Amino acid sequence: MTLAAQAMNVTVIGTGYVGLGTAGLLAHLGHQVTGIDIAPDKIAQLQRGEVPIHEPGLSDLLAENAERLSWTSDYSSVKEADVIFICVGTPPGPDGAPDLRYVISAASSIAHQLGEQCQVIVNKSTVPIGTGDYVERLLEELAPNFSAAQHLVVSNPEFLREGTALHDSLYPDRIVLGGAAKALETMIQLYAPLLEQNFTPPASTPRPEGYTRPATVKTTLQSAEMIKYAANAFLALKISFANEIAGLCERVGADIEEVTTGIGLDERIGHRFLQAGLGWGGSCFGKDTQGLISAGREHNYAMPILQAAIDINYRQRQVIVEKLLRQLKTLKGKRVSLLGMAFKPNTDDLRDAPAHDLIERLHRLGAHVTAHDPVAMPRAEHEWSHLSYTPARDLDHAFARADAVIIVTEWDDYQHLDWNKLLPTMRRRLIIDARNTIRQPLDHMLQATVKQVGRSAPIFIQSVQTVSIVK
Ligand SMILES: NC(=O)C1=CN([C@@H]2O[C@H](COP(=O)(O)OP(=O)(O)OC[C@H]3O[C@@H](n4cnc5c(N)ncnc54)[C@H](O)[C@@H]3O)[C@@H](O)[C@H]2O)C=CC1
Ligand SMILES: O=C(O)[C@H]1O[C@H](OP(=O)(O)OP(=O)(O)OC[C@H]2O[C@@H](n3ccc(=O)[nH]c3=O)[C@H](O)[C@@H]2O)[C@H](O)[C@@H](O)[C@@H]1O
Repeated sequence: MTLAAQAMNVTVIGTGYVGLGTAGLLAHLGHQVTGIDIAPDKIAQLQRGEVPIHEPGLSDLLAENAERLSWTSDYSSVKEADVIFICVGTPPGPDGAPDLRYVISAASSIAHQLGEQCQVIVNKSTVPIGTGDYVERLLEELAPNFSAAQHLVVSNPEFLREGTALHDSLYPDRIVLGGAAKALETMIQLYAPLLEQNFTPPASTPRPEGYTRPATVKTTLQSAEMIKYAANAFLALKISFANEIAGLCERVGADIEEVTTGIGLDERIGHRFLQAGLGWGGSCFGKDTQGLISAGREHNYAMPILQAAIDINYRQRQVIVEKLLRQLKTLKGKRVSLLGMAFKPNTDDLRDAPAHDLIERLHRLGAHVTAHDPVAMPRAEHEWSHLSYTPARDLDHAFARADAVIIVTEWDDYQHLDWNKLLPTMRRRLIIDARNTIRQPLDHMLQATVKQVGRSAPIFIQSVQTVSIVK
């Protein structure tokens, strides 16, 4: 539904998670959006009305706003654009510093197409502090039409989470804008319906009860760029903190779930991002903590807290292997099944997914690994073809004759497993709940050993209505 007082022409460069989220959001707010990608297969899919990623609600949002969306590999729409978003990837380079090649190539392509009117170039990719200035210099050097008064660079970092991208885009906590005042005015106009929340919510993603509107943070390019890194680093720290405490809980007989509930009730701490388990995966927390450390290194400034958060995170993956070894003694010839391959539920993104690491480690120890995921298996077939594992045809296949099943990703599907049916098909009834996700007691009639992170005693489910803690 068109509500923007002034519909603008927007070009979005990069049609990954952030580019598609941005394009869908802006079209929904009433703007005319052209999405550009250098990957011809993605553009062909989008032109056919298919969405190349699994993100709940996205396909409907793009379809509902199709009249305001077009997809191309041709940069010429930049000429007419009021606002140009850079949403390309910034993967980590070999030393942990973000590889800016895609940002540089996008900025160079923009430069050759800049118009003569006032245009705002927005960096939505997560980029090292100073990249906004760098992009401006690139435009100045390469754009025949460049004018410092007309072509203004803004940093507008993205805070969406995969799996809940629409919710996060439509109902954000804050919009962060860094740059010159004139450019920020344009951004405020662009986002006006979002800031005032006077758009009609899409059917898939209703406005949450009690939500009013986002805060706006207007700042400099550098501070906006830093806010993004610092936010991700802090969330990553919180998770690693919970995991570090979980390890001690196991040793002293405390229960991490009760401990995080207890500390989270303090409003200064809060409950979110204290879920202990396998630790974080995905394309951003690892990359962005490393990115900050490498920025510190450039300034000869150590960042030991971040390094510790990273070390703890990767230790968690080994913790799970050790739990398994403790129970099975050796993994040689043992059949271990992983439930969940995506780095988190509701996405098919496999980047830095803990399952990848686990498959490698378990295979190295001689286990036969089988893996299941409700949506990411077709993608894994291409992206993980180098790994030694058997894709599970279904859950029956994953459980049959398994010596252990590890819950790696807390998909809802795994909350409601038919334990009655599945457990008896296993060779050993060992479930490692690496996400502490099983909330309901397992079937009372069956015996299963369930190991959860941060809970020292296996829960032994023995008889009707009795959950007894052994050891
Ligand atoms: N994935 C996420 O949840 C979030 C990502 N971010 C940041 O946003 C940026 C983008 O991330 P994703 O969307 O995950 O990346 P992605 O890797 O899914 O998508 C990037 C897209 O850019 C395209 N591309 C690369 N160079 C191009 C060029 N010169 N011209 C046109 N298209 C080009 C690629 O073909 C690809 O489709 C990264 O900096 C990331 O750190 C920020 C918040 C959330
Ligand atoms: O910059 C980014 O790319 C994004 O990174 C994260 O979003 P995302 O990686 O999509 O997903 P999260 O929900 O943050 O989960 C990241 C990882 O942490 C794990 N996690 C999360 C929360 C928790 O309490 N414990 C925990 O182990 C998840 O399982 C997952 O593997 C941030 O939450 C977003 O705000 C940010 O925009």
